[in-house]
Amino acid sequence: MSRSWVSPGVAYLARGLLSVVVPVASSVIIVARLTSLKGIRVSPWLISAVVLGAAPLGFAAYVLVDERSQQRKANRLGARLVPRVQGKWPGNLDKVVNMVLRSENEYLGMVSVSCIPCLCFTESSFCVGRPLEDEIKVLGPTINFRFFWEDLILTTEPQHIKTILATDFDNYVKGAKFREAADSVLGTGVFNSDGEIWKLHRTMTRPFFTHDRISHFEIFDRHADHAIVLAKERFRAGLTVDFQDLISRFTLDSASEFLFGHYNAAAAFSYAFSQAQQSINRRLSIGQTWPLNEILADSTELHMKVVDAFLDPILKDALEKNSTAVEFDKNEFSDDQTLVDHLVNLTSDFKIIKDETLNILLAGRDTTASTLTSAIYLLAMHPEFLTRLREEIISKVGLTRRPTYDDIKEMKYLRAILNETLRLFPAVPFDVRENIQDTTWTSPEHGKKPLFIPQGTMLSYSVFLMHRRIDLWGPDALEFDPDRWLDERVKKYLIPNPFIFLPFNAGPRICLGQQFAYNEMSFMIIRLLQNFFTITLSPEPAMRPPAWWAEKDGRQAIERFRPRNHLTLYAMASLISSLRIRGEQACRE
Ligand code: HEM
Repeated sequence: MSRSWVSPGVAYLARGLLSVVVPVASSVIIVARLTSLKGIRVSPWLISAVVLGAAPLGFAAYVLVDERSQQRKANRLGARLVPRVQGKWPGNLDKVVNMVLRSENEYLGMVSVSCIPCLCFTESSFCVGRPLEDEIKVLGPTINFRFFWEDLILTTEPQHIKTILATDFDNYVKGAKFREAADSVLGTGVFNSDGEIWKLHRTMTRPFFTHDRISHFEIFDRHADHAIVLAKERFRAGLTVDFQDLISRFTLDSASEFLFGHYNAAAAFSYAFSQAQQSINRRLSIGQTWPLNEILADSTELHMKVVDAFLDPILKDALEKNSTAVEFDKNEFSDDQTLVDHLVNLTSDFKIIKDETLNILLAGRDTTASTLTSAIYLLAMHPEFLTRLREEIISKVGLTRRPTYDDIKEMKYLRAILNETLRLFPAVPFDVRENIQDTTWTSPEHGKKPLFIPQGTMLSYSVFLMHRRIDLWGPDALEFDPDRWLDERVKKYLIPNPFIFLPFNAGPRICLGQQFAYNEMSFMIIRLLQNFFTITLSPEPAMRPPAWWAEKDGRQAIERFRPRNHLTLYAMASLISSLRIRGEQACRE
C-alpha cells in the first residue's frame, strides 16, 4: 500500500486544477494574441464568455465526436452499440437522483440504475427508476447505462461473462479506478492488481491453497467450538444470537490463524481493518470524485496505522526467523506453516508479503461469513431442508465426532445446500472489469449483430442477477430448492451451460480459496447442526424488509431480511445487529 504526504483530496484537486487551468489559460492566451495581432479591441465580456464556455463546449464536442466514432467503429466491425437505458434528463441524471432517493429501501438488484463509474460494487447499485428486470426485459441482458455520457455496461449474460473471465481474459483488467480506491489498504496484492504484478502474486500464493493445507480442520474446530459455546451461553440466558456477527468473528479468527498464526490479539486489528475496508467501499460508492471526500486526510490512514502496528511485528519476526533458518525446498510445506511462513520463504520484500496477506484476508473473510449467514437464513426459512441436512450429518458424522475432509466430500446434500445458497445469494453479487481494446460480444438475441464494446469501458457483471434468470435456471429459479443440484435439473440446465453458475468466478482469476471456503463452511454447518436442531429467525425491526415488499413478485415478496452489497453481500441493518437466530440445544448436551 502506498502512503502519500498529501491527502487524496489535495492530490485530486491539484490534478483537476491543472486540467481546468490549462484549457482556460490557453483560451485566454489565444484570444489575447489574436486581438493584439489584428489590433482589434475585444470586450472583456466576450473574453470571459470564451473562457467560461471553453470547458462545456469542449466537453459537448468530445461527447459528439465520441458517439460518432463509436458508431463508425461498430459499423466497421459489423456490430451494433449496446442498447442504452433511456433516462429523461441529460446524462441520465434523473436515474441518479432517483437512486439517491430510493436506494435505502430497494431490494438488491431489483431496480436500475446506478451508473457512477466504479459504483458497481456498492449497495446502492442498480436501484433506481424502472425495475432493472424490466430494463433487461426490454433491452436484453447486456445494457449500457451511459451515465453522464460515460459508458457503463452491465451484463447478466453467461456468454459475455465467460468472454470477460475466461476466453478473452487478456483484454480485461480490474482497472485503475478500482485500484486507486483500494490502494491505500490493499496495495498491489493479488486482489488489487493486474498484469505482471498480479501474476507474481497469484503464482506465489496459489501453492499454499492446494491439497492438505486447506483441510486445516483443527483451526476451524477450535474457533467453531468457541463460537458455539458463546451461542449456547446466550440461548441459556434466553437471548438470541446475532448470527452474522458471530460468524464474522469465526471466519476472521480462522482466517487470521490460517494466514499469520495469530488470532487472540486481533480485536483492535480486526476493527481497524474492517473500517479501512469500509473506506474502500465508501470510495467506490462515491465514484471517481471520492478524493474530494478526503481533502483533509486519507480516511484509511489511522486505521492502517493500527493494522500496521499489529501486522508489521509479526511479518518482521517471520522474515527474521526465515533468514536464520536452514535452507529448504521452497515447494515443500509443513502442516503447521502459515501463509506468512510460506511467503517469507519465497521473498524478503516486506511490502509484497504484507500486501498479499491483507489481500487474502479481505478476499477470504467476509465471503464465507456472508455465505454462512445466507445459508442459516435459508435453513431457518425451510425447516424441511434443515431436517434432511441434519439427517445426513447424523448418518455420516454422528452428533459429536469432528468431521473430516472425506466426510465432507461425501455429503452431497450439504454441498447442494451450499451451492443453492451461493446461487441465490452469491457473496460477490456484482463485480467489475475494464476492457483494454475495442471488442465485440456475440449478440444475446439470435440473428442480431454482435455488440460493440469500446475500449476502456467500465463493465459490470452480475452473477447475482444471472443466477436468478428463469430462462437459464427454469421456472422455479427464484425458489430455494437444494434438490435442483441432485435431480435431472442439473443435466437440463447446468451441465450444458456451466457458466450460468459462477459464485467463485472462472478463468485465470478464479477464486483461489474456493476449496478452503467449501471446507470451512461445511465444517461450521456440521458443527452447528450437531449442536442445534432448530433455527428460528428473530428479526429486529431494522432488518425487516419494508411492508410493501410483500406486494411485489419473486423473492422480494417472501424475503425476511434485506440483502445488501458493498464488496460482499450482507444482511442489513448494519453488520452488528441483524439476522438473529434462536437455537435449541440438541441431545448432545
Ligand atoms: C464463499 C466464499 C467465497 C466466495 C463466494 C469467493 C468469491 C470470489 C470471487 C467472485 C473472486 C473474484 C474476484 C475478482 O476477480 O474480482 C474471488 C477471488 C479471490 N478469492 Fe475468493 N471467494 C470466497 C472465499 C475465499 C477464501 C476463503 C479465500 C482465501 C482464504 C479466497 C481467496 C481469494 C483470492 C486470493 C482471490 C483473488 C484471485 C485473483 O484475483 O487471482 N476466497 N473470490
